[in-house]
Amino acid sequence: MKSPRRAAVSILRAWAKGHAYADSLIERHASRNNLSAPDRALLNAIVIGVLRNRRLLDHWIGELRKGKLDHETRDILRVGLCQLLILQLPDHAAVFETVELGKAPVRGLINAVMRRAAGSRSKLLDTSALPPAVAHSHPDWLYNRWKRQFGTEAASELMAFNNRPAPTIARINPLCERSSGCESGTDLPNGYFEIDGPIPNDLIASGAIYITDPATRHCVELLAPQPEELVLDACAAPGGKAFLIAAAQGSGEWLTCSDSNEKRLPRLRENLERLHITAREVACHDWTRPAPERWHGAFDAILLDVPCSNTGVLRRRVDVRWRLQTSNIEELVAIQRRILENALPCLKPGGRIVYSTCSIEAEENEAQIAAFVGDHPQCRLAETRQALPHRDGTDGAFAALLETSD
Ligand SMILES: C[S@@+](CC[C@H](N)C(=O)[O-])C[C@H]1O[C@@H](n2cnc3c(N)ncnc32)[C@H](O)[C@@H]1O
Repeated sequence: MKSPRRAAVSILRAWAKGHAYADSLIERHASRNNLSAPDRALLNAIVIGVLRNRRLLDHWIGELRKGKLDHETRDILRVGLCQLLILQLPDHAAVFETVELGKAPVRGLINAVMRRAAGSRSKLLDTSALPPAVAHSHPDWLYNRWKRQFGTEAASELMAFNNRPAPTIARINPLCERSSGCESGTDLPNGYFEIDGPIPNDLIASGAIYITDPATRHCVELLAPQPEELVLDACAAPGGKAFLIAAAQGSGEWLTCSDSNEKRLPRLRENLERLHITAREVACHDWTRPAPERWHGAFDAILLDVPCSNTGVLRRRVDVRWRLQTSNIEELVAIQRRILENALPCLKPGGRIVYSTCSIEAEENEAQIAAFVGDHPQCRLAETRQALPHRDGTDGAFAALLETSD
């Protein structure tokens, strides 16, 4: 059995080598090592803390030790400095436990760096003179892009926002009788409340609530699905918006859900079942290809919650900022466009599409929709909604309602 700190180093090594997401690595290592609840929480705090503050931690390491480091020693120092300077754990535990993580030849080095860090804590923690992308640990290309799009001050606010822990918010399920005891939070939209204690697993298991950020509601509010309207949720897994659509319609009986990823469909089906939703159909379909014949002209309303860069949810998906590249955004824009093209023939005459992302990049949002509408005179852009994390205090989201003529 590994200590949470040792498990954190293993996770960071695996994360750096592969393509696995931090969340799934944490889950896998916590179960494999049979960690207690407090150790699991510490593991989570260290891994998330290191990934969120990776660039700043490396800056501190550079200040505290000149010269090259092997990858494992660097990860051990990141884990150590994260405990000391980010999580503010007691010095003796952070130093001693971090030194123990190293093999004999590097223990002296780790000890020296950790002690130097403890001695110069207040100097290190004053990040006011650092470039904002270092102080807030984001890649330069993302910071520069946001400066162009939102301005310098807003770009810094956005990066600071991305490094603050996200609240856990639940949506009450009106389709479940057990939800009658749940009440909306005062500062949140109707139907949502914040969970600030232990996660109420019984309410989740019974389908009374679903954990989701209020920003996810915008696209479904724009879609405004009515009872008996046939609705397609084309990129539906794991089912958060399918739930909101069924809740709005009062039933899942008019809802078709699809997703291209076969591995995500079981989770979608489980979520729908737990949330007391029996969908009309759940199917595997890749919307970069033409739709099956049976769906042509079949739907009153279509939600396209397309795959995107996720730049609106970086506070929750802490590793995305280090994985994402400009070329990925270009590829995603092309995929999103193909999904739009292939979904359009599936509308009934006069039907509507809501295109939605959790990106805050203009190319994936406004520019994508302007280009699509420009090429399809039968579509009219009726309304857009955008949530910006630093402005609205929620996850970022974009939704555009496209109406077609009869
Ligand atoms: C943003 S997520 C959807 C989240 C979901 N709507 C919810 O609220 O829980 C995007 C989804 O699109 C799926 N996807 C990616 N490419 C697709 C494609 N070409 N056709 C259909 N689905 C696709 C992914 O597997 C993923 O489940």
